[in-house]
Amino acid sequence: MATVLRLINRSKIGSAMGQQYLTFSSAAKAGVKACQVLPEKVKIVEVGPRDGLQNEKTIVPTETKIHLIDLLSESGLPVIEATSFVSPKWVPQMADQVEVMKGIVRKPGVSYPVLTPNLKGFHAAVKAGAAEVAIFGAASELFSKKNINCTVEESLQRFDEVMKAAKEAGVPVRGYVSCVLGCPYEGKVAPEKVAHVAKRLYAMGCYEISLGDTIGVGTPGSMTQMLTAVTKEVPVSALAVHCHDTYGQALANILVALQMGISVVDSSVAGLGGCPYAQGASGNVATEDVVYMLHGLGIQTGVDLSKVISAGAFICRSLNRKTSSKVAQATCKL
Ligand SMILES: CC(C)(COP(=O)([O-])OP(=O)([O-])OC[C@H]1O[C@@H](n2cnc3c(N)ncnc32)[C@H](O)[C@@H]1OP(=O)([O-])[O-])[C@@H](O)C(=O)NCCC(=O)NCCSC(=O)C[C@@](C)(O)CC(=O)[O-]
Repeated sequence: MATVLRLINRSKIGSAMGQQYLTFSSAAKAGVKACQVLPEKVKIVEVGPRDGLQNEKTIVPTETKIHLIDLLSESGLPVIEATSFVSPKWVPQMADQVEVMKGIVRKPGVSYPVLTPNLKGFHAAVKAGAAEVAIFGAASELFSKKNINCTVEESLQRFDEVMKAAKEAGVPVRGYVSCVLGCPYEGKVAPEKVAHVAKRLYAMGCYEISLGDTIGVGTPGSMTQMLTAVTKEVPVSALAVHCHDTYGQALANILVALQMGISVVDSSVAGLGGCPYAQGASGNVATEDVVYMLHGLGIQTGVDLSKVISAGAFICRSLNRKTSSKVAQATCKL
């Protein structure tokens, strides 16, 4: 614990030594353009229990998933994506979604959204007590086929049905766009295609659109191009980034997104994860690493880094796995 605190304090030295990280309000006073500033606060959407675990070959015991979520709930994370209501034939690891939703201790103020690809999933999720759901589309036709067995257009029609049911039930819906910086089957993906799908999801009523670099091939250059296209169609305040770290570019890509005004970042404890329908994709950017970077920039998250590191240590022990978080690795060595 002491080591963690030392690390955090060391990260604050940047500002103490006179390095200035501008936040939006201080920049506005100084008349600096938005692209040169950083948000004051960032909302972290923890996707470890869902995106992180869905790709595990061995079925993780339900109690382990529940304990992980409960530990994360205690860390100050505002959103923890808990599970997904998808077909167990497609993703066997998520087959215990009802037990997970019933077993977790819901901390007031924390949101526990779940993935719902269609109306069947939506109704099952609501019955299990989900108060928020996410629909997930793609900017690539082939990925859409492999992942949810329909074209992009067909998926948008299905999502429209989910949206209507969600509106009636008063359930907020988040939207994902996968393959925003590259597809495992099609290669390059045009920023305009990403902007089109994001715009459709937003127009349907999604309160937030998470832009997924599913296979982690993006760079700050391609992230800038993609976000330039998407922010012409969707307000930046409604966008999130979801970066996998396959090529080690995730933190750099997130920094670029922050500089472009995005203030919602998805991440996964211990860097767990991958998509079962995107071979070779490594885990999401580690929550520990994102929190460390954000705090080092003077950006508030409300997250207790040491508690996320503990949750990461728990799940890594359970999976008999080394953490992918650089921050957790460094902390353990010190
Ligand atoms: C969408 C389907 C269901 C279509 O799959 P399908 O086979 O076309 O569906 P279907 O309607 O023909 O139904 C086939 C069977 O599935 C059942 N079924 C149908 N729907 C459901 C449901 N909701 N829950 C439970 N069961 C369901 C249905 O009842 C039927 O059962 P059977 O009669 O054969 O016994 C399937 O393709 C699927 O479940 N795909 C999910 C794949 C997935 O979860 N991928 C990972 C998440 S996406 C991701 O990780 C990316 C992201 C979000 O993190 C962002 C990023 O990184 O880019």
